[in-house]
Amino acid sequence: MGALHDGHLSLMRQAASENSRVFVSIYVNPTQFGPTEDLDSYPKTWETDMQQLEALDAELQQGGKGRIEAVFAPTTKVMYPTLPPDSTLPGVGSFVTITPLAHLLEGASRPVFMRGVATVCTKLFNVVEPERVYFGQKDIQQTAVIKRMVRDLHINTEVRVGPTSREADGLAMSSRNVYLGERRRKTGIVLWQSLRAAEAAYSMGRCDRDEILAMERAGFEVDYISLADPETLEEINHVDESRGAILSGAIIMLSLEATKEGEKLGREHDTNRVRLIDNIILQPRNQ
Ligand SMILES: Nc1ncnc2c1ncn2[C@@H]1O[C@H](COP(=O)(O)OP(=O)(O)OP(=O)(O)O)[C@@H](O)[C@H]1O
Ligand SMILES: CC(C)(CO)[C@@H](O)C(=O)[O-]
Ligand code: BAL
Repeated sequence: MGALHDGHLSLMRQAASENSRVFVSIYVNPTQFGPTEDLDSYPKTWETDMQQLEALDAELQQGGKGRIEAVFAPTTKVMYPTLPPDSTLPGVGSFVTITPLAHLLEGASRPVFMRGVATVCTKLFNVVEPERVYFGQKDIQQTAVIKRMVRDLHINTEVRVGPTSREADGLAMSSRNVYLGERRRKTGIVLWQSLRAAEAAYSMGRCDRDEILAMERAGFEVDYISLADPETLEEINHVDESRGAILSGAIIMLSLEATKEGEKLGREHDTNRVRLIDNIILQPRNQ
């Protein structure tokens, strides 16, 4: 979908090491974005994408087996030649649906996502007729859906899956990472750390879901974090040092998804949502 990063380039390198002619497709496919998703704001970096592809092709010329033969960047009218792309459910148009795979994992939160992916990949495969197609493990459900589609619909191509390219701290590269900004970028690493903790449990011989997923996992939602005037409790942007302020917050500890054997639970084995509140008084100070 463009906004190329090293993860995309690694797939192209893999393709060039296994084939002589590599076709790169760049197309932000509307039917895999739900009506409230980020289709309009999806990052578009065509110029730098082309510079990266030229640099990669020059690198491939030095020694690799294959070269970048072409970039296929169709318009939506080409990809959806009759009816306009519809990303609502049930949707009007010609779609490829691969169920039940499409309804699981990402599909549970993004109901049209996998239908759009299967549909646009069918179109791309029909246009290019590739001997092999390359997808990244990062989008693992996508790889499962496409493998199933290729098998069930007798599509004459081989699906190859490349490893996930990561940033130095482990965060999976993604075009959407540009949305994060510094603070969320730092905190986002918690997903990879949690997956690694679960993997460690498996490496230590654990096989039961509860043992693998239990970790020290406890979800919470922040209800509010407040900085307020000590008397009116109105939110303030600046602390008047002669008055001080009240710093307070509430979080909701979510229900536990799974419990461990012998784990100390709440009263009467309580695992329901718990609201926690706390505060600190920022005392007035002499000026
Ligand atoms: N970090 C990565 N490592 C390897 N392959 C990747 C990585 N990120 C994406 N890919 C693969 O590149 C292909 C194109 O993906 P896409 O254009 O959606 O990029 P993306 O970075 O995954 O974007 P998004 O932020 O929308 O998920 C897909 O097969 C995807 O799995
Ligand atoms: C598979 C895909 C090309 C379909 O638009 C897209 O979902 C992607 O790039 O991962
Ligand atoms: N990287 C998969 C495409 C999507 O999230 O829409």
